[in-house]
Amino acid sequence: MHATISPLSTAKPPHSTPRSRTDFRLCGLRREALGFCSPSQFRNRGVGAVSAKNHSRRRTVFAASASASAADNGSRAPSSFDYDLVIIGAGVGGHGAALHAVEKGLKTAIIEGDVMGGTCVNRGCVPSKALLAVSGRMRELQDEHHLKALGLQVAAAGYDRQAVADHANNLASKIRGNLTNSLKALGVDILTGFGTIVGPQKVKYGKIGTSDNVVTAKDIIIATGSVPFVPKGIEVDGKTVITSDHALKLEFVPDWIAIVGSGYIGLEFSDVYTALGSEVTFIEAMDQLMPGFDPEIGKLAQRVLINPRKIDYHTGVFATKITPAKDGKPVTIELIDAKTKEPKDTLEVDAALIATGRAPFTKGLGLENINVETQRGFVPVDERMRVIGADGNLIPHLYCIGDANGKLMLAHTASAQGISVVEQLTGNDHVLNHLSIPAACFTHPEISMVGLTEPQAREKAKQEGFEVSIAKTSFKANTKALAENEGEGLAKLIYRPDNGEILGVHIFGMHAADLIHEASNAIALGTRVQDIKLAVHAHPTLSEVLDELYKLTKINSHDTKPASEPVAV
Ligand SMILES: Cc1cc2nc3c(=O)[nH]c(=O)nc-3n(C[C@H](O)[C@H](O)[C@H](O)COP(=O)(O)OP(=O)(O)OC[C@H]3O[C@@H](n4cnc5c(N)ncnc54)[C@H](O)[C@@H]3O)c2cc1C
Ligand SMILES: NC(=O)c1ccc[n+]([C@@H]2O[C@H](COP(=O)([O-])OP(=O)(O)OC[C@H]3O[C@@H](n4cnc5c(N)ncnc54)[C@H](O)[C@@H]3O)[C@@H](O)[C@H]2O)c1
Repeated sequence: MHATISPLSTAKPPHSTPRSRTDFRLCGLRREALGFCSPSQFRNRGVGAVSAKNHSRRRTVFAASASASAADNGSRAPSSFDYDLVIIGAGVGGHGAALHAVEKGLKTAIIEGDVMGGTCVNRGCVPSKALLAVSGRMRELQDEHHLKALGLQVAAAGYDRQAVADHANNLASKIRGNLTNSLKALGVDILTGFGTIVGPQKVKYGKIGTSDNVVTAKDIIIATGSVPFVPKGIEVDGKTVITSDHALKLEFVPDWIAIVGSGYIGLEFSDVYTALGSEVTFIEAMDQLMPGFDPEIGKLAQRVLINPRKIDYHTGVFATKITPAKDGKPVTIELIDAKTKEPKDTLEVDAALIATGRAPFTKGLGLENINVETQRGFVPVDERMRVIGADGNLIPHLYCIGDANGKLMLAHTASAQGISVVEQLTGNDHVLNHLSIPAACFTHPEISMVGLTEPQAREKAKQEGFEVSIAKTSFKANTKALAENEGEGLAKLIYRPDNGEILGVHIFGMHAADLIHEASNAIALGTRVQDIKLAVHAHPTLSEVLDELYKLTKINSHDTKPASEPVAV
């Protein structure tokens, strides 16, 4: 699942300049004292409201010598700056970086070209989890066997589609408001418009093609995120052939929907649609469903999340052509064999959801102005998120975080990368250990993971010459899970028997998304199984699943190595 892994490194960044925090704190205080950043001022102007006029006024206070202008061709680096940090993109990555930056005393602005909050808040994590909250409850209410086992009787469950859609939309609005207010309250300047890098440490922002607002910054973070990736030949009309952007609005619940791709989005939406009454057909290019997950967990997940539900599937096929429904004709999907490329089948369905990954949103960013070539649209970065130029050298003062760098497309990764960059900017060399970042798929039950899958661990072991051991436990051995009548689950720990290093943990079962953090923190802190197996877990709790896992591990008796030093997280 973790596609690209950054190696740990401890070398100093060439251009990280330790700063005096006091200077910046003073700067922040002065800004507030002058009344430029009061949240109410922003509120009056709405989201993103720093006008060019107001902005230039501030520039005279803080950076009298800043000389960037639209007339400047942008090639010269400025000698003083409007901001310590300018972030392009106010998604969760940009937001996390901005909050940490002001906390560290950096004068910070964030540029947003669309709605605040980006994908996660408006078209991703937040509304999808609202829909999944509904599907979880629908499943419980519809599961007669489960209810009977608990001694419950409930009349037939139903739902109001519009009310469900409103729940998702209202939650997104609420979180968007919270996110925006948190930036304003802390004094982050929100600059509205599309941001383009016009030269070293210079960004232009405003309406595309017409903007003439230029700001200078000592450091710039690109946090422009991603959009749905739609393969060639697929025509999205937003009604019957849709991406997650459309599906989250829940404008209709089709009787039969094909879902192209069985990754996170495909799986989560299959959970939602089947709970609301749709039949689902998966179309997956790889030979098995859920190819990104640990195979053993994927197999069990298929037994629980796919086989008993109204879901069928075609694996090892590409959807090469999808035509929306029109004039009473259904959506048609042409499938070819993924290996031989021979035509395989044609499906006719009511709707199709395209869930084939995400493409970076880096067009128009002006990367060519600073000698950066993207790789399939992704901004190349090193392990410190420093942008790598076309000549292989680092571009000074330029960073890229989140989906736009493609390292690990998750909300908390974007935010953690942003925090890591700010740490570097404020004098603390910091490298994020991507192998310690957990991921979760919020199906019912949930799937979660951290670190390597078993095949990845075995491959690494072969290359580096160590043994791999596995510990496994079932949720059926857990009292709390049985009390909830939710014994269907498996937890798996992959570790080194020579030194106790945790290589990966995978959980399928009730609340797996919450349970994974004990393991991810252990990896982040370099805790070995021999240390953590002595930790105490409350009884009866689901966390005893992990306790059981740790206790099942066996460290080679000849091993005398001490537990390692904690690593940077
Ligand atoms: C359906 C769905 C469900 C998901 N669920 C989860 C989940 O449960 N957990 C999880 O961890 N992740 C989830 N994700 C992934 C998560 O949403 C992304 O990893 C995360 O949003 C990436 O954050 P980001 O800040 O890098 O980019 P984004 O959130 O995409 O934000 C980028 C922002 O930059 C703005 N922008 C772009 N270019 C410019 C420019 N030139 N100038 C100005 N502004 C610009 C955009 O308008 C946008 O607001 C989900 C994604 C989807 C699609
Ligand atoms: N709970 C979460 O954390 C969560 C939820 C949703 C999305 N996300 C993030 O959003 C990103 C996008 O999710 P996603 O599910 O779209 O991507 P994904 O990469 O997880 O899965 C895409 C799937 O589509 C298949 N595929 C690709 N092209 C195909 C084709 N032409 N025909 C058939 N199958 C094809 C791939 O083999 C893969 O299994 C992910 O990187 C994920 O990190 C996270």
